[in-house]
Amino acid sequence: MRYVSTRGQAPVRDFSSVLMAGLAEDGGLYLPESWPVLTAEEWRVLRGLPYPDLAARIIAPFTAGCIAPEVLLRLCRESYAGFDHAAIVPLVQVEDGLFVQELFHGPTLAFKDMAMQLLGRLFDHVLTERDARVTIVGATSGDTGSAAIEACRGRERVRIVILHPEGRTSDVQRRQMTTVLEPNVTNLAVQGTFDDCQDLVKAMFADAPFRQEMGLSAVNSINWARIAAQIPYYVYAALNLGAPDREVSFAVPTGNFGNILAAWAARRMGLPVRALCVGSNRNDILTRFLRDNDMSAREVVPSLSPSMDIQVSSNFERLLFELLNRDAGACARTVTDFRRTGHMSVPDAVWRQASGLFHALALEDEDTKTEIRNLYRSSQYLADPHSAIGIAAGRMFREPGIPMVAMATAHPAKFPDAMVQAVGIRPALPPHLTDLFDRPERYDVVPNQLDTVENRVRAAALKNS
Ligand SMILES: Cc1ncc(COP(=O)(O)O)c(C=O)c1O
Ligand SMILES: N[C@@H](CCOP(=O)(O)O)C(=O)O
Repeated sequence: MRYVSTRGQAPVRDFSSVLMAGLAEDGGLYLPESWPVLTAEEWRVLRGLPYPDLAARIIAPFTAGCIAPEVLLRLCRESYAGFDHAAIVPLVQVEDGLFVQELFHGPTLAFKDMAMQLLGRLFDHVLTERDARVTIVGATSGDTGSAAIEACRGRERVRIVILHPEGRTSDVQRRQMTTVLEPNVTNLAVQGTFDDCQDLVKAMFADAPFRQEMGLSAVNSINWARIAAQIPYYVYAALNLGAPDREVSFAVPTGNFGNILAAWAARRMGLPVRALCVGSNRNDILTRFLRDNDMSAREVVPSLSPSMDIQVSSNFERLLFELLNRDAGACARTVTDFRRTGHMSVPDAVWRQASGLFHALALEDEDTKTEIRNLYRSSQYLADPHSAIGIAAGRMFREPGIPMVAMATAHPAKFPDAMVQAVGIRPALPPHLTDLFDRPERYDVVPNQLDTVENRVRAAALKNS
């Protein structure tokens, strides 16, 4: 499998090189040159496979030519061995026709572990083959950071530097990152928003000499491997609910558009997915776009679902590229203009396609709390604020006879203050995290300035060279 950039000016690459590159040199995002498509019979034979084996089968076409199938299977089995639920991604029915798929049974209690546990192992595998090292730089609004750190801590060939927006994650999220003291891990709290952190990461990639000097790579969903590793749980849910002989819909709490893009990719691969529903918080740029063709970036506003406090959704570029019939020039112009003007203008036909493909619902914090409360009263299901937004979107757009699966993206114990406000319950952290608040933290606060951050990354790399 080969990969092309959404902006058309970067080299075409294979999977391992895309994994290492993270972001394409032209600022674009990598996508497969062509989509693997499965027939109904090919979907059917996947029914009943244990999750790690299913994941290996779904991911294999994307790694073809680089990772041997038996190696991929071993890495998938190792990745999910430590999850605390036998099904790995269990489905729970909460209402008639409405299911929740729990993606938070990994070590850091968020859906990011689903991809990140595999990415850490893939990095190790490819770096060992190449006898090389990388410096991973990542931006987090709370969950990517801890999942990436957990997946990379102590890995000899990897140094990882994570930028989080100072004071804008939950305390549990911050401590999950900053209490990891392995020397290959560096945490920087940026005086800014998640969008600022993400811009700093992209600016480091755009600084060609720095990128080269550091051997930069990415663990955010700008890295295609993240998206590939998020496709299998949609397949698992759909097959368990009757696919390919029945359509299934998905509702996904959305920020950087990576998770729902994986659902779209599953559909592109021939999985019978009917509706795709975006749930946003008050940072509702995607909802405004899908409803009113208004993609204008506003200031990021803190909410009860901090991991979705995002205005510039990186992965939208991948969808745009597809909707523009892979016209890389048009895609590059549209995205560059958006970054310059703060407003994205897309042809009417493209917007109609997008709004036909995706439903969208945005919830204010009060409505999110109400959703958490009502769900707990009616179904005794305790959803974290992100998952609750997805569930509300799923309920709004479900159709008779079509199962709707809402993605539960984080464990409620990650957001205790929000849970207390909503239902008066402070969910307990699992045993491996009960002493989280007794552990020493290590992180530095830095201004939102590229040269300062680059110097810190350089120092981290030198320390671990
Ligand atoms: C708990 C949680 N829910 C939802 C999201 C949004 O997912 P995405 O950025 O893939 O749209 C995130 C962050 O990515 C998250 O951490
Ligand atoms: N919500 C994310 C933001 C980064 O998203 P990613 O999927 O691109 O890594 C977070 O929790 O950090």
